[in-house]
Amino acid sequence: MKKRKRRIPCGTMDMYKTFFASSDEEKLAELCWKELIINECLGLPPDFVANYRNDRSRDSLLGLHYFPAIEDDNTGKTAHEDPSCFTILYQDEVRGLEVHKDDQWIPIAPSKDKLIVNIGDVIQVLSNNRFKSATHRVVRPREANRYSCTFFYNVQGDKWVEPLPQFTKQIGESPKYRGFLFGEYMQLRIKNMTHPPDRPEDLIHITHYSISN
Ligand SMILES: O=C(O)CCC(=O)C(=O)O
Ligand SMILES: [Fe+2]
Repeated sequence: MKKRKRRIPCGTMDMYKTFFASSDEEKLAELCWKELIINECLGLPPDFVANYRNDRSRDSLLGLHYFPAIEDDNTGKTAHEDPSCFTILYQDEVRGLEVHKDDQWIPIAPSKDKLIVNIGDVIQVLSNNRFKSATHRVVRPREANRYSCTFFYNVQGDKWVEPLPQFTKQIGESPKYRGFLFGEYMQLRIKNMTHPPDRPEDLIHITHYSISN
């Protein structure tokens, strides 16, 4: 059996530094959340996130990924949606990130000075499906080591997540999800990885909380 190269070369650190050098990670997330997502997309008051995440500001998760070049396998990450509010992502020049849209996988070109922001499941639920959690995957090009950083902007585990009145009652729409604790959903998603079900269709997605009208 071929031995897998697992050692992370020193160069990786440069990429992680690039990711963090630009700004304080929490400021970066706040900027996206307040200015970009709330003001421009969701159309909610500018202080919404401060109120929604009232008591804590650092419920985030950082992923540092290394996809080693393996001859017989170029799978990076299979298709999925992030359980977060949103995810800020940086991939190196090797590329590989793809987003699913209109029945097609669209490659996302890497750029040294650009970060990618993916909507996550929490926003999909809060907005009652107005904003779709990005379905994405990683297909690593053959013979290339790939590195990426992901910053998952979450809410605290005991936060109750359900469609907001702005996207339901106030516009005469019925909720498409029942409410749940964010921590409970995270546990189910982690269990997907630690105890994968025999059948892929039994993996837990946000649809676990869907209300069929
Ligand atoms: O490596 C990437 O570009 C994406 C990783 C990812 O989708 C994830 O960690 O959820
Ligand atoms: Fe992801």
